[in-house]
Amino acid sequence: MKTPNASPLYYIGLMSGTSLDGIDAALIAIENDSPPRLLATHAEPMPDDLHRQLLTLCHAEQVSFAQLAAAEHAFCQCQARAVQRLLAPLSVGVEQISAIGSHGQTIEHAPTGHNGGPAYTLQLDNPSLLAELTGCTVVADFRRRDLAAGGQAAPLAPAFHQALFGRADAHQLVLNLGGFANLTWLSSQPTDPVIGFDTGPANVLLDGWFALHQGGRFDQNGDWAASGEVDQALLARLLSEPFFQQPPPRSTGRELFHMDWLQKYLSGQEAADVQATLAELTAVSVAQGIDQLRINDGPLTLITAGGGAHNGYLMQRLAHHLPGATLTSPAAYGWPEDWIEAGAFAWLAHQRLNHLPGNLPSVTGAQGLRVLGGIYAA
Ligand SMILES: Nc1ncnc2c1ncn2[C@@H]1O[C@H](COP(=O)(O)OP(=O)(O)OP(=O)(O)O)[C@@H](O)[C@H]1O
Ligand SMILES: CC(=O)N[C@H]1[C@@H]2OC[C@@H](O2)[C@@H](O)[C@@H]1O[C@H](C)C(=O)O
Repeated sequence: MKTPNASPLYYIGLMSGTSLDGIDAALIAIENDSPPRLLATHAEPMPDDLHRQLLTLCHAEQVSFAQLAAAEHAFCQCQARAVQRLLAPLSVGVEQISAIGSHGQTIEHAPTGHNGGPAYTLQLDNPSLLAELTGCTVVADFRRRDLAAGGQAAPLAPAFHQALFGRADAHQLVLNLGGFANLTWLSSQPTDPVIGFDTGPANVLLDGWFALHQGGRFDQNGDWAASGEVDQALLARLLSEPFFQQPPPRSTGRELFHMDWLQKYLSGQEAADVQATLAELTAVSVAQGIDQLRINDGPLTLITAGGGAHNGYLMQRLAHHLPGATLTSPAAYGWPEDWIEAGAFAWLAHQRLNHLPGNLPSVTGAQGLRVLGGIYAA
């Protein structure tokens, strides 16, 4: 029999996703066998300077060590600010935090290698400095063990989706609309494997195109996209990218889907029409991903999370391509859409401290379950 925890264990998750919009910090509580609870959140905006530095690194042909170190240092200070501002209004002190789970900033993700080279996934992070700055134990480097075991190292959130949303009386389908989009299928049959994979780009291209033509970080509510018209010929060309046909396991990133990738398909379209077409690309590729799952089991409920859930136009297009499906917010489970990924890395830190696996081989394709991440003691 398991000894129940005398009191909840507190963890902080820090996630800075591929959209580079800021650092999400989530304080969670883990108690006995109940699903993790979200206690408090803070979104630390990414200073413009750091945003620029990181974007440059993501697309740089050549990078100096000094550039890397400067970005890593500024990123880590931003993380420490996020932790301090998360805890400031609370009665929970750093000494009560079991660990911070730090995802780091993905700079490049090449899970099948590049030009015949070894597989790699690169997250900028300095967990040693973060432990010094916060006084907390930090768990970091979650992806590379899965990669070393032959996996894609992404997506990792499906295991947390299972802990949060898995239930015996209904199947669940979870969609994250971040910089990239990923799906998780949780069957009500506990023996069925969890399925999860990246469906393709979501906000990454929408944000990039918006910044280029309208200035600013993102297209509020998708209003600019809604003012354009979908160019079906362009959409078909974008969808011809082989990634969209790949069977799982699959994951992707900015190294494939970037502004130059988009530019090579353009032929003088109106800028707003391109934005509408990019939103359509996300909606269609998610619908195709759901098709790949071959769920023939009654009406579909899709738990929709990530920043893209705030894009009214994108959600409308998604609903259009998924007739009969109900799009629902994870808030019904106590987890508003913006906090699942940060929560996932807090939970992964708990898994690490307790020597429990963090990956799902059925999702990433790894050779087996693995304990993920390294510990940087306080
Ligand atoms: N009100 C809104 N209207 C339109 N888009 C929005 C809105 N709020 C957020 N977004 C979009 O969501 C993005 C941030 O989403 P999120 O924080 O889920 O991404 P992420 O965590 O960086 O991504 P990933 O899951 O790929 O790691 C913003 O860059 C923006 O494109
Ligand atoms: C390499 C990397 O950082 N991938 C991210 C990205 O953002 C969404 C999607 O692509 C997903 O695969 C992953 O993030 C989440 C947190 C995951 O691992 O589940």
